[in-house]
Order: sequence, then C-alpha cells, then structure tokens
Amino acid sequence: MPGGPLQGEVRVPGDKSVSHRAVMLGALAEGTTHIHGFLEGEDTRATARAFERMGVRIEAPGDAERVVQGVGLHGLQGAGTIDCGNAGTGMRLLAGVLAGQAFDSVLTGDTSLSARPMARVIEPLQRMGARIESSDGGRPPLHVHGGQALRGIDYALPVASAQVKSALLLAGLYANGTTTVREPHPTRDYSERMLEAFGYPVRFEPGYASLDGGHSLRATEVYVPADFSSAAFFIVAATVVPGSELRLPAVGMNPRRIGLLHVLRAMGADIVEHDPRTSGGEPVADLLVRYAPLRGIEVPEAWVPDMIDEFPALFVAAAAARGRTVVRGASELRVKESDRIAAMAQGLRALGVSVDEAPDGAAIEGGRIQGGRIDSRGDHRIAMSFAVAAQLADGEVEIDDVVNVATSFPGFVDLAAGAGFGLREVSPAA
Ligand SMILES: O=C(O)C1=C[C@@H](OP(=O)(O)O)[C@@H](O)[C@H](O)C1
Ligand SMILES: C=C(OP(=O)(O)O)C(=O)O
Repeated sequence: MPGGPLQGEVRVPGDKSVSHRAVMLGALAEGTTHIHGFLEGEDTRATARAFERMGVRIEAPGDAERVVQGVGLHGLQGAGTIDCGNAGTGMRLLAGVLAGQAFDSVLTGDTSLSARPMARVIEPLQRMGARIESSDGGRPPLHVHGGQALRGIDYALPVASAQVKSALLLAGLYANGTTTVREPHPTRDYSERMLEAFGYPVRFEPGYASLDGGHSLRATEVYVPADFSSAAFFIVAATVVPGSELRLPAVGMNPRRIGLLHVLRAMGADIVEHDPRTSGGEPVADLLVRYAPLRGIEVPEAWVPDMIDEFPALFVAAAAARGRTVVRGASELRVKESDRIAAMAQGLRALGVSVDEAPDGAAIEGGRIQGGRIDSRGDHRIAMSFAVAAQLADGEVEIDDVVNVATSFPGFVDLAAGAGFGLREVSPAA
C-alpha cells in the first residue's frame, strides 16, 4: 500500500513510563488520585490490573482516565501470581514495591519478558534485605518474599537504568534509613518528580536520587504528557518522506527523553518546537516536523540513555540518510523486548540496506530501501519502525508478529494511516 507525504496533526497517546508510575504511586498514596491521559496500552493496563488484584480500586471513568483509590504504603493485599505481560518497567518497578510488603508474590511475564535480565534489580534489592528468587540466572518468574526488614543502601548503578533506579527508590519507601542511587549517566527522572508531586521528600539531580523511608504519599492529580517515544515514529516518518509537514501537539519533552531530536537535527532534520510549556510538572511542546534530507553521523555515546527506546526509529532514519550512521555504547538494546540491534540489522538487510552489527551498536549505510518481509520478533518498537521504513520502500513491506504494538501504542495503525502512511493491518489468516 503506497503512502504519501505525512500531513496534518497527530495526537499520540500518553507516556508509558509516567502512566506506570502514576498507577503505582496512586495505589500507594493516601486518598484518591486522578490520572489524565493514562496510556491505554497493554503494558500499563497490566500494571493497573496488578494493583487491582492487590486490593486497589481503580476506576476508568473515560478513555485514558483513571481514578485510583489509594490504600497507603501498607494497605496492599497479597495476590499471589502477578502477570506483568510484556512490560520490563512493570516487572522491575513492582519488584521494588513488593520487596517491601508483608506478603509473598510471584511476578511473571510473556515469553519476551521471561527472557529479560532481572539480576540488575534482584542484586541491589537483596543488598537492601529483600528475599527474591529467580529462575535461570536472574530471569523471571521472580518469587518476592514478603516480611523482610529493608534497609537503605547507597548504590552506584553499573548500567544507566531508570527502571533499576526506580525499583530501588520504591523499595526505599519501605526501608529503614536512606536509599541513594547514583547513575553512570543520568536517566529519566519521572519517579523522583512524581514522588515529589505526591508529597514524598526526595532529593535528586541528574545522575543522583536519594530518599528516606517512613514518610507517606498524598494523592494528587497526574497529567500524563504524550509519549515522546511514540511521537518518534511520526517524527522520523515526516522527516524522511518527501513533502511531509506534520504537527504533533503537546509532546513530552523531558530532557532525558529527547536525545533523538538532537541526533536528527545533527543529521539535518527540520523539527521546530512551538509553545514550550509545563503540563503537570513536565515540559511539553507542539512539534512541527517537515521533510528534510538527512546525512549520516556518528551518534555521541553520551546521548544514548536519552534516546534508549528510539534507536529502532533512528536506524530507519539512518537507512534513509546519505552516508554512514554509527551507533556505539548501546549494548542495552540487546536486552529490550527483543535484541533490537539484531532485529533492526536483520530487518534492514531484508530491505536491501547494508548494516554492520557491533556488540554495542551498528553502522548503517543509507541508501535505497526495497520491499521485503520483516520479523518484528514480537517487539512493538521494531514493528512500528519498519512501518516507517515501508513508507520509503520501493516495494511492499510485510511486517510479521505485530500484536505487541498495543503494548505501548494502541491505535497506531489507524493514526498512521490517517496521517498518510500506506499501512494496513491484516489478520494472520488473511
Ligand atoms: O523507567 C522506565 O520507564 C523505562 C526505562 C528504560 O529502561 P531501562 O531502565 O532498562 O534503561 C526504557 O527503555 C523503558 O522503555 C522505560
Ligand atoms: C524497553 C521498553 O519497555 P519495557 O522495558 O518497559 O518493556 C520500551 O518500551 O521500549
């Protein structure tokens, strides 16, 4: 299905990271928390279900709205096995919360999540006094034993990870003394900002977060910004498809999320930020993206954590650029929902693009993109990235295994088709 230039306005759904945290802190707070702009994705719904199963009343008065009746830090009830679906964020943050409870829990996930490394949260949580068992060298399911007395630790993260930082801060709510997390590179600080918004004393600056156990959370109103990571597919598509001019209103512009903007601009992209403002304590802006020819660059390693989920989309921009784009220092991509370096390299090669894979990145030679068949490996971001690549391909691109797009971006196909993508969903039997 050939597409055309991307035109008009696209409103992408709420931020996944903020939505997970809003449900969690709302559940642990005293009082009623209203969440506006909640992501109706499978990942964040799994987190909401987990807390409902632990006795928290969560109402959905409208689309993307949630009303959470908080039970306080000590009001959760044991639910046995909790299925986190496809969500690394859900499982790792829940491990921190559950380590502080009086009851035992088991955290499970789908095939992709069951293969993801959890030792990165288990080890520091054990240092805090938690008892957690895993299978197969730190993989899910996680058996989190309750009734353990936690103590604060001062922990330097070996890898930059907002999920690990957040798990430790959440466990720190239940710990005796001070929990401090130091990062090798600053990562998204939504947990810190939101704890503060819920009235919990927390000290933080880029690369550092610290709190004392024993305080409480007060319910509040949460306004979730549009997810920059979802906007990224449209930003790249409008940049690479000639004749495009696309508006993306109220996109979350947290500085720890917008590394892709810096990289695309360095490649020659035309992306203008209008009306930068603050919404619910988060920076947002309306983006205007126009087609621009790109040239390959070497992506500075310092920008990697600020665009960790945007590499699949960047690889497509690189395939459309003139010259070579080099990514290094991004080995974390190998332990996401899929091995994203391998998945992108294999997929781009299937479309005739030359890619040199490295353990911690890849070099992509921009040029012609052909039609072909893509295995998305059940990874939402791989599937959506190839939907963008397909807009430039000179033949049909068929993308397999796409149901997980709904984990982070329900309605992607309709929204994309409405903006001008040549894209349609076919059932596996069709
Ligand atoms: O804290 C979060 O909400 C997230 C942190 C990142 O993971 P890591 O902490 O593993 O880098 C990111 O890839 C994920 O999509 C969401
Ligand atoms: C890595 C991601 O999410 P998670 O770790 O929550 O599965 C992602 O959304 O790209």
